[in-house]
Amino acid sequence: MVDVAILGYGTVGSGVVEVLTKNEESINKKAGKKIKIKYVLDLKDFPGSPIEDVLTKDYDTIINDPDVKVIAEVMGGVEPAYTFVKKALLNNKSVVTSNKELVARHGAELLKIARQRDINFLFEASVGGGIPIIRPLNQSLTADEIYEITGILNGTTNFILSKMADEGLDFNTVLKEAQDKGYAERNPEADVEGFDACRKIAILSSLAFGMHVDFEDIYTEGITKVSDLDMAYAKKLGYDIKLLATSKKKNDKVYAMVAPTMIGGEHPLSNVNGVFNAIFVKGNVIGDVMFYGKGAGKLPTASAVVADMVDAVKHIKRNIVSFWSTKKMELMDINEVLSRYFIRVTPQSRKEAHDTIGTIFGDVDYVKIDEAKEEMAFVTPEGTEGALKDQVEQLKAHKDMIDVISVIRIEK
Ligand SMILES: NC(=O)C1=CN([C@@H]2O[C@H](COP(=O)(O)OP(=O)(O)OC[C@H]3O[C@@H](n4cnc5c(N)ncnc54)[C@H](OP(=O)(O)O)[C@@H]3O)[C@@H](O)[C@H]2O)C=CC1
Ligand SMILES: N[C@@H](CC=O)C(=O)O
Ligand code: NA
Repeated sequence: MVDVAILGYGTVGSGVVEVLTKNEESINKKAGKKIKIKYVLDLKDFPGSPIEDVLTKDYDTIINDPDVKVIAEVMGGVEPAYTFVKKALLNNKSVVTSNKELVARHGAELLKIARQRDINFLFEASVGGGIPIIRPLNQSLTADEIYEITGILNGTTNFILSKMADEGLDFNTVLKEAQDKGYAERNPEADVEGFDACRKIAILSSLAFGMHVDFEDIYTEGITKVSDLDMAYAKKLGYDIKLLATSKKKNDKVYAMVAPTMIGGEHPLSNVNGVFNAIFVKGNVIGDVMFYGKGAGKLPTASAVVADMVDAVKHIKRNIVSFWSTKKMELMDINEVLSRYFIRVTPQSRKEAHDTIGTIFGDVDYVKIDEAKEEMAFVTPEGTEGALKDQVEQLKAHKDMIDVISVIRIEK
């Protein structure tokens, strides 16, 4: 038998207890030992809940119990999660976590401590919820040199964008629904401003490229400026708008970014809707592979946490190696990356604006929708991010323009 503890009894923590209870028999068989929940740590009381008898508010009780071999951290936030997790590892207890904030910031260090002590720090649930992606990168794709990872990595924003596009619902109504379903972060700004997807692509890039990719170096835009009219234009152009997180290796340099992006029906991520996430990986030997499933929510996320607990139980006193050095990777300047932009403007006069747009961008393709007769909208030719940004600034400052309403990238 192995005693385990769970830190946090919220959406994911209660899911972990539910999964361990529901599938107890098969989980124990797969782990090779009976997994017993000895403690659940939370700040609140849960009278009448299944964990009443094992609930504690004192972390020291857990850390000082030599029988506890595996701890699942599902509280969220950097502190006190970091202090608790580090203490656990230093006390030779393996840790599994769903906390991407913690992993993106301290993953390399915590993996190193686990490696030095022959225990494990596992974090499958931190990216793509229940979708296996960390383990494939660490174990199944080790024969490959990875040169691209592109994903829809945030369930909340994909849920919002899908509902806005398909049902015409407004942003705040759908965000509220995502919160009610337990998909959103405690502070949903992390979802809608792209920070969560940014941390996740930083984790995947660090594992794929073996060096520490600092999430703070990644260019990040969220979905708060995407409107129903942008969606209507996208539809007219034959595109969907998705929050893509991408990292690509070009000539030995890596660039990474998170941004709402128009993608066509032929793109492998175009049919990923609702709370589903998907991660598309290109390797130099395997070619293209894609991972798909529910990226958020109580049970899908708990599925990954529990699978990590089983792995940790199967590998007591044996480290499963992860290739993520503490050495920081310098990312390529995204201004060098090629893009095409979709741009909407309110012109002073259409005729003059037409000439101005041509002078600044060259040959653009105009697009019109009935709902926005006063505007002009167009797709630019391909250019570097740096050049396109300069051109947008020129447009904004030009006397023929009242306003530049939207700028959205189009995936090549
Ligand atoms: N929800 C999801 O779909 C997914 C979540 N995650 C990640 O999993 C983690 C947990 O998320 P989720 O379950 O949704 O969050 P919740 O807020 O629902 O749950 C967190 C729980 O931990 C408790 N807690 C917070 N701080 C402490 C502390 N210092 N000591 C003891 N208990 C504490 C909270 O108590 P209180 O409420 O009183 O503060 C709460 O009960 C986060 O890192 C999140 O990003 C990852 C993938 C998917
Ligand atoms: N808030 C996150 C939860 C999972 O990581 C999301 O919506 O994807
Ligand atoms: Na996962």
